[in-house]
Amino acid sequence: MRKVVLCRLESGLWNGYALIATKANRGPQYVVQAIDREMGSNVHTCIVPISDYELIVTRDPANVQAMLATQAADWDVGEHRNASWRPLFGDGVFTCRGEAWRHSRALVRPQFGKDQINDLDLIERHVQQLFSAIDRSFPKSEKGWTPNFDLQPLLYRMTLDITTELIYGYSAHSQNPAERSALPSIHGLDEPDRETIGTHMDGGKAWAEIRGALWKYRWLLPTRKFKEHCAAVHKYAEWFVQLRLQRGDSYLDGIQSETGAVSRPRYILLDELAKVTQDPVELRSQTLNVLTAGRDTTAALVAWIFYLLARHPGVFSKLREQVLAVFGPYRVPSNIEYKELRDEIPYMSSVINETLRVAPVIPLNERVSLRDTTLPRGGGVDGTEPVFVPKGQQVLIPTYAMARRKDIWGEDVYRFVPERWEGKGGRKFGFEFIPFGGGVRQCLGQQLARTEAAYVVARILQRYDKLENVETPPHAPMQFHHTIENRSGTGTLKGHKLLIVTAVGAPAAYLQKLKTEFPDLEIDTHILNGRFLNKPQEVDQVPPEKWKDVTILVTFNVLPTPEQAPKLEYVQLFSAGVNHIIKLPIFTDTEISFCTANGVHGPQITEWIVTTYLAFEHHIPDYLEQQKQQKWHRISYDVEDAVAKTVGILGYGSIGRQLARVTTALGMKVHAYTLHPRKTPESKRDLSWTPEGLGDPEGKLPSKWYSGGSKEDLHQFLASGLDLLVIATPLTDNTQHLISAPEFQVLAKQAEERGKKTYIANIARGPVINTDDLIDALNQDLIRGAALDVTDPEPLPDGHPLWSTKNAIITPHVSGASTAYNDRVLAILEYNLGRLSKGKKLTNLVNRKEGY
Ligand code: HEM
Repeated sequence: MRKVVLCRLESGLWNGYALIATKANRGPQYVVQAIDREMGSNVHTCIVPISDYELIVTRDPANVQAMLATQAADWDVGEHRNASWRPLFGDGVFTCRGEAWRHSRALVRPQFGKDQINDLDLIERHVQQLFSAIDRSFPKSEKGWTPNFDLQPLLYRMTLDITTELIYGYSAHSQNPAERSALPSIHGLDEPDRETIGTHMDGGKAWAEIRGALWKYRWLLPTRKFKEHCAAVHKYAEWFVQLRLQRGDSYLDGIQSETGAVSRPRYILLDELAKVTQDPVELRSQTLNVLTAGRDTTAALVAWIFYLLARHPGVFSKLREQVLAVFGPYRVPSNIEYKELRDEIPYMSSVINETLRVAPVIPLNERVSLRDTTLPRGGGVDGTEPVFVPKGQQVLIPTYAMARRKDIWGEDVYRFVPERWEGKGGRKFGFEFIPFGGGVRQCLGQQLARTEAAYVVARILQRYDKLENVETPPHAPMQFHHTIENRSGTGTLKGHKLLIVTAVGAPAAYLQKLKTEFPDLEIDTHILNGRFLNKPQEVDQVPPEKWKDVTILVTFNVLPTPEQAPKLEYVQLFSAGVNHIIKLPIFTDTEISFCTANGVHGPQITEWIVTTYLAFEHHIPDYLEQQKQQKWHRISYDVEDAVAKTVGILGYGSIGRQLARVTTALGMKVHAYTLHPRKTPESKRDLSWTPEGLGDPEGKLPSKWYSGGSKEDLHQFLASGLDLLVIATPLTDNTQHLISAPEFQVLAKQAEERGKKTYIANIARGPVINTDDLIDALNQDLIRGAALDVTDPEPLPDGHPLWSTKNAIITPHVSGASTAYNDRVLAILEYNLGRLSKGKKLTNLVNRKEGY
């Protein structure tokens, strides 16, 4: 045997495997880039030094075939697979090595040969739950489109439900807890927690992955959380195992009652395994091994299929045509048969294969040599000679990188082309395409995964005509986690805990929607004692343990100290203003992101302004007076309607922009006034939250835009011919008495020139207008009238002259009231959770420097 030195990749670009693991969103791509850039695209096997050891990386199918199949006796999976996963799933077919693995495989494999495993009735029931979850959380608009949503988290729930039912007979029903029926009781054991099993599996896997990546240094990691997840996952499986052991052959009886009508004997993995072994630990571990191998992988595959279909409408249409030609349009019950699904939609297999090539769900695999051995290629001057491999050598098999070799796949290797798999001349499977592994440890669930994926895809294509990619930019690079899932969608809120502290709580449907959208997010609510506006000191109403792990808080003004909520990252306020919190330590002494409810007031305040303005023009207050006296008298035909009038909006924020939309619809022109000039399209944009389809997000509605901080600037705006002047600016030192006698004079002068007076509405704060000057202006007819929702002083005391000033409409600071208020704040929260999960900047963020 000759010892051949391999090409060494020592660039700072790639410092080894641990680094791949930490480049979580592009690890698999990184392997390709690092080899291509550093060594050349014709080098397929190299050695990478990593701290105190060396790793061989090979994307050569001949070497892969040797390790997995022809020389499999010399190789096994690395010790660290078992070491990192064992605490969570125990010893089983996926985690074990050597003799223990051979025993496990012999035990489990026969179960996968059975046809019943492809149980389409079972899959269909959970697909129906998927559709219900979509309909519930993302109802269609009048045009027939659902709102934008991320399908991937829903698919993870669906496969959890399918796989738990297939393995234990009882589904976790994570898609719809209402489907859960009562479980039989087992003496001494609590019921399994079907609500949290998904979270514990995800949490445990995340820790196990980090442990695997850090391998030798895994002892540095804290263990408390990991242990909690492991214990919860074990407890879940143990319950079913105990039930099976206690009930023996009648295990299935109870299960049939849970799933409803089941016409033929059900296949359940646990039940089958228990016919071979009665060891409770073995049954727990083997079933958990299959649960983890089968759940996320299949969900990730279906998610990738839709990721690619959304970006390739031609493929979508072609596949849909074939599905409809064979099975017809969507109907319930489903008419899809297993044999037809397998044999009569050839394009389905092509799409699945090509998806697995472009996005191999498990993009990296590994092996370790059990003795001194060889790899057939990679040595010598041109890399074609065998390579000596000493015992204990770790080898990385980058499945993803093999599927990126132009010399194997052709120039279009980076394109998604299902046609390459079609027909007799299409590609055949070899060791360059090993999404399900190969050789002795080849995936046992391949057939099941393909059937499940094909069935779900066919049902979705039957039900939906079209799919739209809404990712921005539309051709954003793929985000590929180093183990399985697509990271391009909504992202995750794993590790986050949301606490909603209000006097009214949040609607159950809303909470369910959040859970569907962000399955990893832990959600808690605390209802305060009945009043809408609670005081900050009422923080003590919330038990201290509730604050401990909170990372996201929704509140009006009940806020913890930084010590009470040390993990807090984002606070969503129910108010648009922040004056009530800016002196609290949680605001001053931390970097927590505070977001306001800016944008929730626009619709109702606009309605108030338009209502009072039109009521005044149409003499409604006078007619209401007359009605009280039962008097039929036409006060005047002198009604000026709104068409071609001009509204001046002092402060063009979210309220002003909605007002602009509505008054434009009435036929009015809009003049906007802002402190800072808005000359470019970017500066005109409103970046704060706006209810969908409302407001003027692009700032396109004003026909004229005025700005500046001086009196001259303001007067120029006031002299621009305003029929209605709306005060919508915050109260600051600079805006106190902004509208006083000189401003009324400007308006009056304009009125003389135009022959038309101005009507004023104030929905901002009373002190922005000088009240005495306003009374004079009204009494002297300098303006037509005023609608005031805010006054100075406020509340307006009995006997104050403003009450009886002519042409004034006064309401007690109520224009912001709306039954939709809370729903809008919760919509902001949902929007921001989406942004947070993707690492994007939150909207309505309080500017700490400016204090608003
Ligand atoms: C798209 C879906 C799936 C993919 C891409 C996939 C991929 C893989 C791969 C690459 C391996 C080999 C690991 C290695 O070489 O060390 C494997 C093993 C395995 N898979 Fe899958 N799998 C999928 C679905 C499933 C399903 C649905 C099940 C069962 C319900 C399953 C059960 C297993 C088991 C038990 C093993 C361990 C085999 C052994 O080590 O002997 N897989 N899978």
